[in-house]
Amino acid sequence: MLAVHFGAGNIGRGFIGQLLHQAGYEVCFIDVNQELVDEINSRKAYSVQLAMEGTPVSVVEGVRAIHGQDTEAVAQAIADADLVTTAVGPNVLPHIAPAIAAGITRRITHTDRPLNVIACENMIGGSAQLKTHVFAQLDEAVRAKAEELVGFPNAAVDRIVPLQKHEDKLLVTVEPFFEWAVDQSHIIGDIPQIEGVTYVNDLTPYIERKLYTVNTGHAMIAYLGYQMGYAAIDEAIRDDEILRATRQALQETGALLVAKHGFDKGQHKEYVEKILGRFANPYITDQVTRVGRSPIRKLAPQDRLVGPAMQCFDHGIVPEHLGLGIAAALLFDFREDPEAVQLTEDIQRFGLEHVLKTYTGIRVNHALFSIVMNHARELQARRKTN
Ligand SMILES: NC(=O)C1=CN([C@@H]2O[C@H](COP(=O)(O)OP(=O)(O)OC[C@H]3O[C@@H](n4cnc5c(N)ncnc54)[C@H](O)[C@@H]3O)[C@@H](O)[C@H]2O)C=CC1
Ligand SMILES: O=P(O)(O)OC[C@H]1O[C@](O)(CO)[C@@H](O)[C@@H]1O
Repeated sequence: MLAVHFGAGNIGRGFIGQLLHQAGYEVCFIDVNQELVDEINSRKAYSVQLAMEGTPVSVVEGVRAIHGQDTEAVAQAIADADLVTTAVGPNVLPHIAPAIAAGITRRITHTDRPLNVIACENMIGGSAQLKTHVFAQLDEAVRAKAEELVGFPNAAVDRIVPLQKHEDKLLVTVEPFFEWAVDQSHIIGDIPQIEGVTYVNDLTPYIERKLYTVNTGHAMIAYLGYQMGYAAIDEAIRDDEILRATRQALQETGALLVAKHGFDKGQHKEYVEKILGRFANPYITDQVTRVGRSPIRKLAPQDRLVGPAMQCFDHGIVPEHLGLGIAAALLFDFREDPEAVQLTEDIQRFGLEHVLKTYTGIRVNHALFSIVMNHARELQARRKTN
């Protein structure tokens, strides 16, 4: 069995690649980092270390890699594959679509064997979005056949894998916890048997619970931590003010999730506390600038902050603390993050109100708009006095 996985980065090697290998797949990574591709091909194996006492290590063997620009080889790998997965980042999905389309076209001309393509990105509807990009590249005749033979089931993935540098370039340290839920209703053909994957018929509650708890909580700590001068997540979470605000934001998203999806209140509280414990893992050093990366993507209307905040109003919840998180995200001015640089320049040129409206889609007369603006002004004043 062959699995082609786009993105041999942290989550690619440390989570998806590892589970696919353990499920018996030969894993072929596609990446645009030549050094990474060469290292994988010369060693054909890498190690995954758990961030916990004793730091146990497991080895993922029998792997290979292809450079993403070698379109011929990538298309052939997809034509031969039993499964395709991705962990490249939401903004990169349009860029890998042509190679996937070429692979599907080649495959479909000589086999009717079904294929599933699973985007493992932090976003709602990742595989569906990838399908749109891929199908836009297909000829009409291929498109009709691909509709029957190629599934794009959405997925929710959860495992914290921080930015890291080791002497061994392929070694990846990951937290012990992981969760990978896949929408079974959009699989075509046999269900891939992968230990650790939970197949569900309705992914929405899973992806929203994960995105609006793990990623919302993480974003709160990252953006507030950045405003208050902390470098790492575990330092920031030890600040009572940040922990309190994050907990309160997660009470807001929790109330929303319970109202919307019928989660048990007590169990959801336990889920939140477990996640806060994961953020504080002393074996992981995760930079606030990594967790806060790409603030424009994270401020988008459907994403982890604005998405739940807007929905809160439909359930009579006032998202005061989510508003604080949105304000802190707007003011994330980390110079090495291109999206943060753009936000900062836009704020200087057009003003905060314009930027808030443009990137979040929140209307000026919406209650959330003034909540965010009040917090943003307070944060700006606080930074001036510090
Ligand atoms: N790191 C984490 O803890 C988690 C990350 N995710 C998601 O997984 C995705 C990847 O995140 P990370 O692994 O942290 O990032 P990463 O930066 O470590 O890995 C991304 C990899 O994709 C490669 N890449 C970029 N453009 C490419 C292209 N056109 N073709 C092929 N490969 C390309 C990069 O060279 C890099 O090796 C993101 O969507 C992230 O939100 C999801 C859950 C956990
Ligand atoms: O990967 P993104 O979407 O940039 O966001 C970072 C977030 O993703 C994770 O890397 C994994 O869920 C979290 O650590 C963090 O909340």
